[in-house]
This record gives sequence, C-alpha cells and structure tokens, in this order.
Amino acid sequence: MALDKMDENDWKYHGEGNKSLVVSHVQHSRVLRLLKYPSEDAENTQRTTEQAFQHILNIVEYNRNVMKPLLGEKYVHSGEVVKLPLDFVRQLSLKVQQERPELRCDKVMDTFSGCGLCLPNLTHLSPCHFGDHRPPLCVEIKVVTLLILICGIMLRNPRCNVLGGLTLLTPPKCGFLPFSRHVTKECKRKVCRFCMHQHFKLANGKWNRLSRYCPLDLFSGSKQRMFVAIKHLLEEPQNNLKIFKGGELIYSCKDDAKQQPDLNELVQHLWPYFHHSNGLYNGHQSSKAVFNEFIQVICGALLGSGDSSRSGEPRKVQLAESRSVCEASPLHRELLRSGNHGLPKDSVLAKILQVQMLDNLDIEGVYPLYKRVEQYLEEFPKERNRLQVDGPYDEGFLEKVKTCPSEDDGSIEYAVGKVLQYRVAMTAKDCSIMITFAPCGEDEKLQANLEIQPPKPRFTYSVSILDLDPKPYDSIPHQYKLDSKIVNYYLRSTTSAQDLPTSNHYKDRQDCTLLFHPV
Ligand SMILES: O=P(O)(O)O[C@@H]1[C@@H](OP(=O)(O)O)[C@H](OP(=O)(O)O)[C@H](O)[C@H](OP(=O)(O)O)[C@H]1OP(=O)(O)O
Ligand SMILES: Nc1ncnc2c1ncn2[C@@H]1O[C@H](COP(=O)(O)OP(=O)(O)OP(=O)(O)O)[C@@H](O)[C@H]1O
Repeated sequence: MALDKMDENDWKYHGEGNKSLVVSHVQHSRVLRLLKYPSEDAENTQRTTEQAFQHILNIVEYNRNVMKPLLGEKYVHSGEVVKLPLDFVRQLSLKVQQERPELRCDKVMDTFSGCGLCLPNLTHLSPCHFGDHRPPLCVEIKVVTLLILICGIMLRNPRCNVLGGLTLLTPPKCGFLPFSRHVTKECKRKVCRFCMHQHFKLANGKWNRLSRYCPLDLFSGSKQRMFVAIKHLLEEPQNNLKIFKGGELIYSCKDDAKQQPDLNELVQHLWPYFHHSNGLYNGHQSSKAVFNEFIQVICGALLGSGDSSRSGEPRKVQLAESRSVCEASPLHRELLRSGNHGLPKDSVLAKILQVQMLDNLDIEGVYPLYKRVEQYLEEFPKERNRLQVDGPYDEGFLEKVKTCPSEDDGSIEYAVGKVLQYRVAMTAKDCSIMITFAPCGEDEKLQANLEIQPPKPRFTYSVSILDLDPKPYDSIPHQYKLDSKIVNYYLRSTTSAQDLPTSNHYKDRQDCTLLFHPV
C-alpha cells in the first residue's frame, strides 16, 4: 500500500463511533481510522497537523505501552500512524459521507491534518485459519465491546484477495458492581451502571427501547448467564453489538433506531454455518437451533484463550457474589446466584475485567483525588509532565499505574496513581471485543481431533480488543456529574429500588436452560 499513491476508490466506508471514522481497503486486509470533530467546531478547531499527529501517536503509544502489557499481546493491535495526502482524505470524506448513519453526522471527519491510524482489518481472518469456502463471521461487542470472528468462511471478492469472515463486535461495558467505600448511593451496589444508564438514555431519546443485556451476566463465566446476555444483545443491539460476514456489516442497530434489526435476515446469513444443527432451515425451531449454536460459539471464544488453537487456562478469576449479580438483570435470582462460575484466567473477558477493576475507588472516590491533583498543578504547573497526568504513555506511565500505593498517604503520587488507574479502567469499560470465526476445514478438524481430545472444534476463531484509546484526564469532572445524573434519574424513575428486580425478572425461563454442547 503506497501512501503516496492513495486512491479513494480503493477504500470504502466501514464504520464509525463517537471519535473516529473507519474505512477499509477493498483488496488488502487493512483499515484506516480517521479522527472526527464536532461539525460546529470544525472551522475553529482545525488542529494543526502536529496536534493531530501527536493525538494519534498517543493512541498508538497508549495501546502499545499500556494496554498491550495489561490485556495481553495477542488481543491488542496498536497500529501505526500514517501521513495521508490531503487530497485523498478530502475525496474520501466526500465519498463516504452518504454511507454515514445520520446519528453520527453531528461530527465531521478530519480532512485537515492528513493523519490517520492504519490497523489490520480484524473482521478478516488470516489465510492460515481458513478451512473451507465460507467467509468468516465476526461479532463485535462493546464492553463492553466484543468482536468475534467466526472463521472458516472465506470471502472472495472479484477485486479482493483478502479473506472475509463472520465477525461479531460487542462492547461489553463494566462487568462488576463497585465495591468502594466512597460509594454514597446504595443502589450502585445492587444495580450495574449499564442497566441504570439504560433508563437515562431512554429518557434522553438516545434509544427507544430498553436493552435487557446486562454486562454482569456476560462476565459471569456461567454459560447460561452468558447465553442469555448475548441473546439480549441480539434482540436489542443498540451500539453494543455488530455482526460482519466476510468483512461486511450484516447486523447492527438500524440507522432509524425506532426500527428493530431483522433477526430473520440474520438467521438466513447464519444458516450456512450452522444448518447441520437441525436439518433444513424451515422456521422457528430451526432458527432457534441456529441462534443457539451461534451463541455457543461466541461463548466458547469469550471463555477460550484468544485463538482456537489453545484451550483456555483452567485457573479462574472469580468475583465475590456481591459484585457479580445485578438486581436489574432480567434473569431469575436463583440462576443469578448459582451462575457465578468465574472466568478462565487467560480469557479475553478475564483480561478486560481485571483492567476494569483498577477502578477500585469508583468515580466518587477518584473525583476528590482529581481535585487534589488539580490544586497541586496550579501551584506547580511544571510538574505536569513528570507526573504524566495526561501522558506521555510510556513505560513510566504503566509503572505509575502498577505501583500506586494501596492506601492514601496524602501524597500527590497516590492521587495521580489513582487517577491514572481510573483512566485506564475507563478505557477497558468502553472497549470492544471482536471475535472472527470460520468453520474448520476437514483437515483441520482431523488435526484438531488428533491433537486435542474432545470437544472437537468446529470453528476456528480469533479474538481482539479494539477502541483502546486513552480517556482524557480532564473528562473526570464530566464522569463525576454523569454518574450522579444516571443514579439520580434511575432512583427517580423506579418507584422504589426494590420494585425493579422483581418486576423485570426474566419471563422465558426455559430459554435459560438450553443444553450446551461443546463447540
Ligand atoms: O460515558 P458513557 O458510559 O455513555 O460511554 C460513552 C459511549 O456511550 P455508550 O454508553 O456506550 O452509549 C460512547 O459511545 P457512542 O458514541 O454512544 O456509541 C463513546 O464510546 C464514549 O467514548 P468517547 O468519549 O468517544 O471516548 C463513551 O464515553 P466514556 O465515558 O467511555 O468516555
Ligand atoms: N481494526 C479494525 N478492524 C475492523 N473494524 C474496525 C477496526 N477498528 C474499528 N473498526 C470498526 O469501526 C468502528 C468504529 O471504530 P471505534 O470503535 O474505534 O470508533 P470510536 O469512535 O473510537 O468509538 P467510540 O464511540 O467508542 O469512541 C468499530 O465499531 C468497528 O466496527
């Protein structure tokens, strides 16, 4: 890919979030991630090339020096900063504009700096994973985001020499209840932030329906709870679930959020991968069987060790029951209490949860420490760089995160350490998991059978974590206010905190007791 000969026709719109827009190359398995700015600021905040370059470099360094060591080499792709011709970026911006969802058009793509981030296209599988002709599936879950690529599906676009797949992208969101003594509202110890936030988002018109997904179910390690969590993501994906097939988005929240995405359409896409599960595809029972197996493959990838070639580390990471059960989860209380199995230590969910738990004071405990840092910096502004409150993201930053004293000794070092830990945890609470998978070919199945005793894998997969950008130091006051708004709104909107759990209990209880087969 020659950066001096960039042609916008070689790239197509792939997706976007709040901060960046992503385009994928039509031939090579690469994406470009470009920054976005609020359209009203576009004229004024035209950053200098140097600022934009530094911003992207910060993202790369934070991924490489902080998130990779914490989350694991195999899950994190730090990418590289690239300088792009301005003409190319302008043409590209015009080209992708019509594909952008309306709800994201409050921001414009950066066409001024000519800087971007080049990454592997994680909705593709490397050719060595391919066993047959079907393109890979990829699932992205926002963490909470999780991206699952089902391998074994090979996409051969006439213009394209890359392999596609099924990809699932999901952001998982925060997987535990706060345990800090600084928490002032009792409901925060019972109901998770995601579930409380749903009510606030509904009131603000961000979404039209409540999601029944609860991240604590996803992080429970119980296959039954995880199964139901993923089922709820499929029912109401919001911005938490995307599915790709051969690198193309096939399932996500509709641009018109009032419309629900079509599960029947999804099952038609999935059926070629799972049709053996119940003979011919002919209606409700078969589609249920297809979804069951699809979800089981996702659970397998989430609990595995990151790629299908190794089985998961048997040691478990387990939370106390009081931190792992959300009273607003629609699951029945008995299932919630008995379904806290812990996560295999090497699994992507365990890695993310451990980093999320660096936030052990909660925003209510961190905010006063942020103010201590602010006061100190007012007196000693030159200390900002030494304390690394907003970078540089080098080994020294990671050291400060890892070696922060456990007790408050009144020092500035303690305050900074806790603020940095909180920021790193915030990244892990807002990242996405991408799982890309494809069916194994016959040879691979045979080999797998010889090497590993049952269960024999039917899919080969790869798991990655994306959107691991540093969260700005100065967003802490915003987080503090938002937390209080979410909690106060939740308390007001539910007649009493006690009513919620019983009123929401999961109704289709038999759906939680589906049989699980090894995948
Ligand atoms: O604040 P939250 O919990 O609403 O999370 C924001 C996300 O909203 P969500 O709750 O997932 O709908 C939000 O996602 P959307 O833009 O709503 O898809 C962003 O991920 C935002 O991160 P950033 O400011 O772009 O770095 C996220 O902000 P951070 O709080 O992680 O900075
Ligand atoms: N390396 C990649 N390979 C394939 N797809 C990707 C890759 N990176 C990002 N994407 C896609 O682009 C979308 C937007 O990217 P990303 O989540 O990084 O944007 P963002 O603006 O930083 O998100 P947020 O809203 O959390 O701030 C993702 O949801 C994912 O579908």
